[in-house]
Amino acid sequence: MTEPVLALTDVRKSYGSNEALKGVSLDIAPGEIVGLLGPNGAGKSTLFQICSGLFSPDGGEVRLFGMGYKDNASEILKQLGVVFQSRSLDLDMSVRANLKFHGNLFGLSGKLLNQRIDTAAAFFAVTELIDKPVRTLSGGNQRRIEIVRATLNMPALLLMDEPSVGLDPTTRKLLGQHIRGLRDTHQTSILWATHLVEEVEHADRIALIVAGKIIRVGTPAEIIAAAGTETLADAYIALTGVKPMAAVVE
Ligand SMILES: Nc1ncnc2c1ncn2[C@@H]1O[C@H](COP(=O)(O)OP(=O)(O)OP(=O)(O)O)[C@@H](O)[C@H]1O
Repeated sequence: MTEPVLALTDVRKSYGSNEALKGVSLDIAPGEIVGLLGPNGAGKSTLFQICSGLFSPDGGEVRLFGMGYKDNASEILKQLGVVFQSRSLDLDMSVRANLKFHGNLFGLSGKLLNQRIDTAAAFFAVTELIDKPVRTLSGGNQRRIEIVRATLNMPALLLMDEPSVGLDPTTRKLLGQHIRGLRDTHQTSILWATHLVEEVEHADRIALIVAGKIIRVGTPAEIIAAAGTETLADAYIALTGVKPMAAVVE
């Protein structure tokens, strides 16, 4: 069997007496797109931060590419792309300077780095913004740059926490195309955390997380069949007891 790129086993995390993760287990295979779907406060960001190495779990095991953060953090980070929920660009630097700085951290430079920046910027229609300070960009455009940045190193695993926040419908579509393109060309695996059902309808598998527990994992068709409903949105209501959020169209 192919080794999973991400293997979580019984991962636990509490904030004081609040058990945010109550024993989460999940594997992601190479080239697989997995949607981590759950309502606000379910534990998605906590799990995401543990997967990206920002903090350690209280219990359980987290392995990426067969390695643990304790002994192999730099090896893991080289192969990882991360889109955080909160903004993380340097506001005073230009878009290109932000992207170059990030690329350099991954050992990219010169022509190859410039090519990757220009190709991704053209794809997300931000070419004309490339020399502007990030501070002058709209929130949605800053988000586009964060997505470009996270994929410059052609990661083996891309972790995205609510990546479409602030994106207009056209750019949401581009985001879907971009990650499927990465999967097809580089066998990138993707973990996409969201509370929006429509964003995970085309995922290979969905992990439903509620109150710190993954209550079901399966293909969208399997989730619908398990709930005995017609649509994924209805399956989400039936299985979680939570009404789904609709995407805000800007
Ligand atoms: N830094 C923190 N300190 C204390 N409690 C926290 C902290 N971060 C998260 N929590 C709590 O942990 C639980 C899980 O929160 P988390 O942010 O992981 O959920 P989420 O699914 O990402 O939610 P959202 O969709 O609203 O971002 C919640 O009860 C939240 O209040």
